[in-house]
Amino acid sequence: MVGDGYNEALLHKTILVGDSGVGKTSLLVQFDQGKFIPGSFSATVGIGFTVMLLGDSGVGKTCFLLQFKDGAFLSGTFIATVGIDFRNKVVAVDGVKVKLQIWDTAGQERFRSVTHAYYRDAQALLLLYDITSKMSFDNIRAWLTEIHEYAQKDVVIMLLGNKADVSSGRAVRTEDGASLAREYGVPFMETSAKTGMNVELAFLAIAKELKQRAVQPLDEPRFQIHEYIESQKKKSSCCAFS
Ligand SMILES: Nc1nc2c(ncn2[C@@H]2O[C@H](COP(=O)(O)OP(=O)(O)OP(=O)(O)O)[C@@H](O)[C@H]2O)c(=O)[nH]1
Repeated sequence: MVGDGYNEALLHKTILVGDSGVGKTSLLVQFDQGKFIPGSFSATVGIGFTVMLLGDSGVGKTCFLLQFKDGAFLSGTFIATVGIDFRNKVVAVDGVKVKLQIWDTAGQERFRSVTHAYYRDAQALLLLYDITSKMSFDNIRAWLTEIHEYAQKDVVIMLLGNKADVSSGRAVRTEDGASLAREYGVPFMETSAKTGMNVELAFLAIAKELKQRAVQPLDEPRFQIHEYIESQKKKSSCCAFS
């Protein structure tokens, strides 16, 4: 987590270079997680991709990232993110490794100018609302306007209705999320950072799409992110809302 006195100049970029198989990814994983992951070697695609988590404060962005990264849920008192924070994760996609650097942004309005500066570096954006908060859903249009203003034109966007584990207190119907996503032509699913529902799938779909864009073999059919998500996603069991 970066404090209030956050300064972009303090962020350094280090690039690992060297022949395939010398251990660049293992070095990064050792630095990031303090462990060595043995096993069969698979090559890395590209230089890695940046994914940003966006959405109102409290929708569950930090929990969503921690669930993906560590398989754990942070329950209890809510501590709002200050500025921006990031985690690395390497995912295996069709026999190759794809590195994701995931930026967790602060949803609070007062940090908006900090996060705007990072939009242009993101190849993918996960835009979250909270299915128990109508306001967080209503604000999605404003988030999309902001995205169109600051992000790259070809950025991959995915809409996620988080906290789908909550059985009472639902304020946004699944169909309303799906219909907003259709209107903007973006893939959609409901997720739960608490149970892990669809969390891995969201990142995996993004990784597959980004990998496909980086290396598109001519003889392979194009990866269809909408179809992939529709075929893989788990539906929440609770959706009774009238
Ligand atoms: N039931 C349930 N609670 C969740 C879920 N995800 C997050 N929460 C809770 O929602 C609150 C906010 O979660 P955070 O992940 O900190 O929210 P955030 O979007 O990162 O908020 P900012 O950092 O302010 O932008 C916490 O109390 C979490 O425990 C979920 O999937 N289900």
